Amino acid sequence: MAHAQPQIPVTARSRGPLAGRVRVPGDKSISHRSLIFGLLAIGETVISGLLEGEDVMRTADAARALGAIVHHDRPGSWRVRGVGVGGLREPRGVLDFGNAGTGSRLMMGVCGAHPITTIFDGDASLRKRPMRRILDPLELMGTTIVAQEEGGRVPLTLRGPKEAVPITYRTPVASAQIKSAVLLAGLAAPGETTVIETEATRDHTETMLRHFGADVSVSPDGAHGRRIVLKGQPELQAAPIVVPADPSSAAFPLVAALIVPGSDILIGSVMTNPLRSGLLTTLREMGADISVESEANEGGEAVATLRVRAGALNGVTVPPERAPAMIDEYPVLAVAASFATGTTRMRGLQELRVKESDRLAAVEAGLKAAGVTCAIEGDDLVVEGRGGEVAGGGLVATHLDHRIAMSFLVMGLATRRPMTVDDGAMIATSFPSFVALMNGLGGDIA
Ligand SMILES: O=C(O)C1=C[C@@H](OP(=O)(O)O)[C@@H](O)[C@H](O)C1
Ligand SMILES: C=C(OP(=O)(O)O)C(=O)O
Repeated sequence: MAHAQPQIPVTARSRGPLAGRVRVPGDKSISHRSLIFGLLAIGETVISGLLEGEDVMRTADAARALGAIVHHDRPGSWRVRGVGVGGLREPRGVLDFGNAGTGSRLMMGVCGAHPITTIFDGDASLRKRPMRRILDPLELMGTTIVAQEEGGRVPLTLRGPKEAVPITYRTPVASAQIKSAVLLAGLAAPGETTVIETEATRDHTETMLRHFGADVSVSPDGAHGRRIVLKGQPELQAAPIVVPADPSSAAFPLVAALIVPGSDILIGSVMTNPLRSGLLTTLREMGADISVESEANEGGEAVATLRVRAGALNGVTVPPERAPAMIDEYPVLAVAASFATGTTRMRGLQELRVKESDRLAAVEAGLKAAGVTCAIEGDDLVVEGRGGEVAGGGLVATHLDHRIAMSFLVMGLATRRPMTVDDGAMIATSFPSFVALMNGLGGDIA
């Protein structure tokens, strides 16, 4: 729930090239889903490599409140004894999701389709984020919205129907969270639940539904879209999960190594699912020196160890249809673009306005504080690259947004003057070891 926490300013300074080998923590999207599927399965789901960030810990708390037995054995190693689809217990208190959009929205799908009453809340950032996009399909499936803040915000209370109604739903915006909420609700409904998306978004829910024994079919729909059909009321069976390293976290050391002159680093076993790899595609188009050292498969996902070396970057235009494959990486791409030669235009970024902060506005303000010329034109972000020489020296407002904090700290490792972010506390939501990992490579963040 919304508490006013003291702010923790953090400063990054340049201190020479980055070197060494790192592995970033487990993927946040898969970590949330591991706990949710563990809750919905019969038997014990053993998870290794779980991201122990605050967002994911809120999902673990919610799974417990809904009846799962959740054990933490060793760092990254967790066990979840589930209740099965249909077996959720009504929680006694409020489900507090803190800063987490994914955890709250996916759990709304789960809870809204079960005959229980649940109250969802979160921090000051989550309280601003739109939940109508989840409530609309849930209402079609029979959920009653008992209470909500104006505009469909948390805190809100859901009452699930005796039996959810299967629907065919076309998502109004490209969002894996909407798709996943509808599919998770569809587990409790008889018959087929269908989601149609115009742009393919990350497919972890579909992959994990199959891994736990559900019947899911996926077919192309239009030029970039997909149609996903789920057979409802399966008996999900516990299944082991290995969580691969998070490409959205890997983005920070990756961009840092590109912009700090002389850097040469290795980032181990990063998930390379094509629906998450838009940043790699874009950076390579900019001329980035990123090579694949080795490839493997972890928990059913392709992973690769990346070697990243500093070098000149050129401005590019990023097409709007690439946005779902790199939606969380635009803030740090904007940092890379600041060091490039020429203009980078990132098109179709309207969804960035409804993340943990208005990321379009936060990035624009941060870049300007660092002496970079940039503009928001409609839904596009346009950055005038400074060809390697960025002044820095600014104070950046992070607005409870981990990715804004980490992006501008990465920038400060390469600017002439240090960069300070007003609050580093939110970094722990997705990447608790960020400062230690970056300093281990030779960074100076404190
Ligand atoms: O499904 C997921 O795990 C996520 C989907 C994306 O959100 P949207 O579905 O709102 O685009 C992304 O920004 C978020 O960090 C994680
Ligand atoms: C948008 C993000 O997360 P969420 O929607 O889960 O808060 C993110 O991690 O960048």
